[in-house]
Amino acid sequence: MNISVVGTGYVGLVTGVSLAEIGHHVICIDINESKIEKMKQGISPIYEPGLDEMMSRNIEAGRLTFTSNHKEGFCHADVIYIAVGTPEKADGSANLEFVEQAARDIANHITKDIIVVTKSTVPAGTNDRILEIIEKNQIHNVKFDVVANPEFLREGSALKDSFNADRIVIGANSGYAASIIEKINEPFGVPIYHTDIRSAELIKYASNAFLATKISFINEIAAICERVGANVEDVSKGMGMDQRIGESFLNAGIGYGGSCFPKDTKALIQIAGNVAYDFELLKGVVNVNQKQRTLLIDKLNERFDTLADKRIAVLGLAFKPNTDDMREAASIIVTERLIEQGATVITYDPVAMESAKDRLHSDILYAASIQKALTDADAALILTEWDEIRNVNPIVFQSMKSPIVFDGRNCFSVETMKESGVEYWSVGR
Ligand SMILES: NC(=O)C1=CN([C@@H]2O[C@H](COP(=O)(O)OP(=O)(O)OC[C@H]3O[C@@H](n4cnc5c(N)ncnc54)[C@H](O)[C@@H]3O)[C@@H](O)[C@H]2O)C=CC1
Ligand SMILES: O=C(O)[C@H]1O[C@H](OP(=O)(O)OP(=O)(O)OC[C@H]2O[C@@H](n3ccc(=O)[nH]c3=O)[C@H](O)[C@@H]2O)[C@H](O)[C@@H](O)[C@@H]1O
Repeated sequence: MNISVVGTGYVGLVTGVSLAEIGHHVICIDINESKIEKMKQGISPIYEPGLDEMMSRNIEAGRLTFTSNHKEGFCHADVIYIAVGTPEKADGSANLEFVEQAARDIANHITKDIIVVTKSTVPAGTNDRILEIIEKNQIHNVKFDVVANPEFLREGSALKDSFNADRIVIGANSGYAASIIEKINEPFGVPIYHTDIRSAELIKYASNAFLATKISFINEIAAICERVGANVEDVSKGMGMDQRIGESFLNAGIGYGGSCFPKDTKALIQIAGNVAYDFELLKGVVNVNQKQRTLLIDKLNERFDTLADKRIAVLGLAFKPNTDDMREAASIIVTERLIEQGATVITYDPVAMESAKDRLHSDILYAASIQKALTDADAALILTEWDEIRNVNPIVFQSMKSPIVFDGRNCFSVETMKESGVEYWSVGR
């Protein structure tokens, strides 16, 4: 099958590469020319384990190409995937301008019958809007179908997730289009769930909102644990053993970040609001997460009279491990607060320091290693649970002015830190 993928962010690139890997001919299109030039050389613009190798293999096999020219990108396509961004607008709703532009680009260039597949996360009704835009703007009189095929991959394990997904959701109002998209996806060997377009659109938001709800729920339980002398890790383990609850997404910490949970929860509140429904539960989830982001700052302020003369080491900048993605990372607000309070901030992250430089305050210092960040620091904050940070020998904290650690990801056992002479503050323990 000849497939074109519009947009080469996380989702577009991983979709394109994995469809090529299972044998399709894929051309990825992006308006960002410098990105396209990099990808043509087999260099992924994002840090994602295994992606460079899979990209290069498929480029060499002639199954994967890149272009910034929509006409060239669409000329052989049987199916076009839309994977452009749907960022947050000021009011929290999803900004659909890139999706709508992609639909116009398709309308301007298609010359034969086509199926348009929407991978981007879009509010219910958007695929109908895509259909309307293409119908209104198409130059050649061809037939086309629209299919909603939301993406559930996680950054940092995107390829693993694509090849071992729990399900592929195909939302279509035409049996023919649904069967073609099912056939394309068959080699993944993943269960396929068929539904109508609007239900598929909502499955994506509901899934992200539910996972975010689990996180805010356990974070509130963690706050109670701290006050009643319980251990949130034991509580979540004991809860998760009940298969109806499940053990995943019950890790307490400094809340969820990243490119999707924050924007998708707010977008779903707006989607509900647009049909006169007040999604009270989800508003609570968002508010709890907002507070959780600065939990370590609150703990620091309780421990120290002032941060004005303090040197604070921040370990981990990315919103989660195994990615250099800084979108909605807790480190942004945490370092901002530290700088506001006059602290000297020295940071370390195994891969995200380059991407962090564009997002963080210019006064922030970057260290070449955990050891260098900790040297002479008054306190250390752990914001991302990279293996390199988790696996550090706690003896390393002895190089600090005073070994005081505030761990937003519960990387260490309380006992180990005690035995190592570290003053250790974690979440819910
Ligand atoms: N990042 C993630 O892990 C996941 C994202 N999603 C959803 O997938 C969608 C894409 O997200 P990301 O990959 O993070 O997006 P992104 O914002 O990182 O990348 C989008 C890309 O599309 C390109 N683009 C924009 N308009 C274009 C056009 N008309 N023609 C060609 N290229 C165009 C941009 O230059 C950019 O490179 C969003 O709706 C997101 O919610 C879903 C699951 C996971
Ligand atoms: O729509 C999306 O973009 C994607 O959003 C998330 O994936 P991702 O944002 O890559 O990362 P997650 O592993 O879900 O983590 C999100 C945030 O929640 C936090 N988290 C996660 C799990 C947990 O138990 N506790 C917790 O605080 C992480 O630290 C991170 O900041 C979903 O897991 C994917 O299924 C979805 O496709």
